[in-house]
Amino acid sequence: MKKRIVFTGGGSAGHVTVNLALIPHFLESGWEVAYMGSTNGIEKELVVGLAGVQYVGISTGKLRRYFDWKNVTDPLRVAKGIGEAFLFLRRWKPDVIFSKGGFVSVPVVLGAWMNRLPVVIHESDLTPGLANRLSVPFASKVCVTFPETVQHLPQAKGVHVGAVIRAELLKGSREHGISSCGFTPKKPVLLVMGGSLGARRINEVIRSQLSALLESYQVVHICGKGQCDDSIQRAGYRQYEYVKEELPDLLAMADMVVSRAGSNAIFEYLALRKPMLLIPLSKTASRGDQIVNARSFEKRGFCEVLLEEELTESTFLAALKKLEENRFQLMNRMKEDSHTDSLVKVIALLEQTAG
Ligand SMILES: CC(=O)N[C@H]1[C@@H](OP(=O)(O)OP(=O)(O)OC[C@H]2O[C@@H](n3ccc(=O)[nH]c3=O)[C@H](O)[C@@H]2O)O[C@H](CO)[C@@H](O)[C@@H]1O
Repeated sequence: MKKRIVFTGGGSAGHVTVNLALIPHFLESGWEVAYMGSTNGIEKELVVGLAGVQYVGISTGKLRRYFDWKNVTDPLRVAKGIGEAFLFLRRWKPDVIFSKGGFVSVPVVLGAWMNRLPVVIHESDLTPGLANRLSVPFASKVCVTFPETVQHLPQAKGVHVGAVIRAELLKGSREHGISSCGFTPKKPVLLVMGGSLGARRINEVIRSQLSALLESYQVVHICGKGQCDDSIQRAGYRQYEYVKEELPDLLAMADMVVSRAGSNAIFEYLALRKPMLLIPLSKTASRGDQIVNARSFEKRGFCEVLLEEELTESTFLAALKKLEENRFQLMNRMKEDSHTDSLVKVIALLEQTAG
């Protein structure tokens, strides 16, 4: 009988991207693969249509730390999700469940535990997110990206594997990127990525400083869903809402990156040795995980950091100038970061857990 694996995770691309890196191996090795996600989240958009992957949508809800009427209905949706996950897992009987976090993963992990099925978790951020913290007691192992994260976990559960990166991201072509954007190879390219959900404030600063930026750079701007401004049409400026197959080429042609500090994205820049200016999501808009990620990279000499609270047109231009001046130093330090075999480590752990 074929082995079976269930992937779960969603809510933002960061909770899907590691799964997307792992799925091809299991398909190629003849496993049956199912993905349990929400009925309408970004995970559905990214996974439905992948050949060989069965998508199972379940009901889900969010645990909020602020008042919202949905706080009344969401626990019911989560309870429904647990029931749906339990029934699917009981019927499908996977050998192992891999959970990447995000709220949709909690009902799946609980459904697995109720069926006594083994769960392996993956945490991308330096400090574990709430969904993963709730799931840890029900998991046999927790794979982590940052070595420091092990100390936030119960003893013997944390395994440092490093960043799991989609293989195709490392295979982009600078020439393709430049020609698809209508750019010239003679001028440096600045890639601006606002995180998978976009970053309104970064978008505003880029637009207000566009003329100054275009004097020195060509700019590729990934703005986030619904956040492109089609009224801006300038030579050397290209906007995207969100990119899929174009991303490897855009990364390959970027000389420098301005970005949020989502864990997956920053490890992708590190793997590609891209000098980066990180503008982490503020503590008021999040649990502050991106600030911790960015500070850890800054300590290792991989990036420049500008906090959102300090982000103005002038601090942005000053930080970009500093990045330009230090870019070769940053690149040299990034070169020293040993290439990890994270993908292989996670696959081995999953195969071993499946028995
Ligand atoms: C607002 C929010 O909750 N952000 C969190 C979310 O960020 P977010 O979803 O932005 O996650 P990451 O930056 O970690 O990963 C984004 C992934 O999407 C990909 N990508 C991005 C843009 C695009 O157009 N195309 C594309 O493929 C990137 O290459 C990367 O693989 O998850 C991260 C990992 O847990 C956290 O650190 C962030 O704090």
